[in-house]
Amino acid sequence: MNDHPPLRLAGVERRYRTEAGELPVLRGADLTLSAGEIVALVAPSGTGKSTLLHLAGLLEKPDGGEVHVAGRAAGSLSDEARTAIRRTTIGFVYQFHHLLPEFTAEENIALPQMAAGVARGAAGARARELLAAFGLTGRESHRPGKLSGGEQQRVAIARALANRPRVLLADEPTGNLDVGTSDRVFAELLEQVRGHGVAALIATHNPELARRMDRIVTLRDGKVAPA
Ligand SMILES: Nc1ncnc2c1ncn2[C@@H]1O[C@H](COP(=O)(O)OP(=O)(O)OP(=O)(O)O)[C@@H](O)[C@H]1O
Repeated sequence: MNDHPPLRLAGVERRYRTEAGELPVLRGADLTLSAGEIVALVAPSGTGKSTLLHLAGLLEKPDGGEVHVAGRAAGSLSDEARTAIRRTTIGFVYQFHHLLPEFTAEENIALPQMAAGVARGAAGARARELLAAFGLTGRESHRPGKLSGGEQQRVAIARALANRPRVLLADEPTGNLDVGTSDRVFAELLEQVRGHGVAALIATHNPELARRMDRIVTLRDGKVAPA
């Protein structure tokens, strides 16, 4: 732990080269997330939400500005150091769970821990603990194909929290679920994130879900603005 904000974007720029020329998507985006703060990112389609999440998660590099994760400026880090931060400090949840189909629910949650150096036994124990917290006791040895959509997404959220990240990034985490299931899974996500003091940035098109978070931001002219 340190006193730096878990996530800080400072003047972040990103442009894509397209056949029609350069498309500036982010043009000096600033955003700071405090520990335990849950921020909704609500903006029209195509304005750069996924781009912002990818940059915040060190999956892509900005064309300008800097991404700081727990006080470390990502731009000056080696690829190995960026990967290590991605594994241990940041958790991701995608709209479609992206679980590994050939592994069980428990293994899907244990594997990222083992990649971060946790021994198999301890990783399995934590996976079972997280599955229990998400009401999935008894589903440990099911493969994703044998789980419902809501259950798969719960496993994906548990996996994102497995390495006790300081930052959780989520792109429409319940966007593919029916309204009732989305509501329940989202409530569980918030409970877990709040309970562990994780800072979260969650993109959603759903204003109801956004209202349940601490703060709502949007993207305007390539910058982060209050909603
Ligand atoms: N790799 C890429 N190459 C070229 N253009 C891209 C690339 N990725 C995204 N874009 C463009 O950048 C803009 C922002 O895309 P992004 O996916 O970040 O938007 P979004 O707000 O997440 O949209 P949605 O809500 O529909 O998911 C869009 O116009 C998109 O077409």
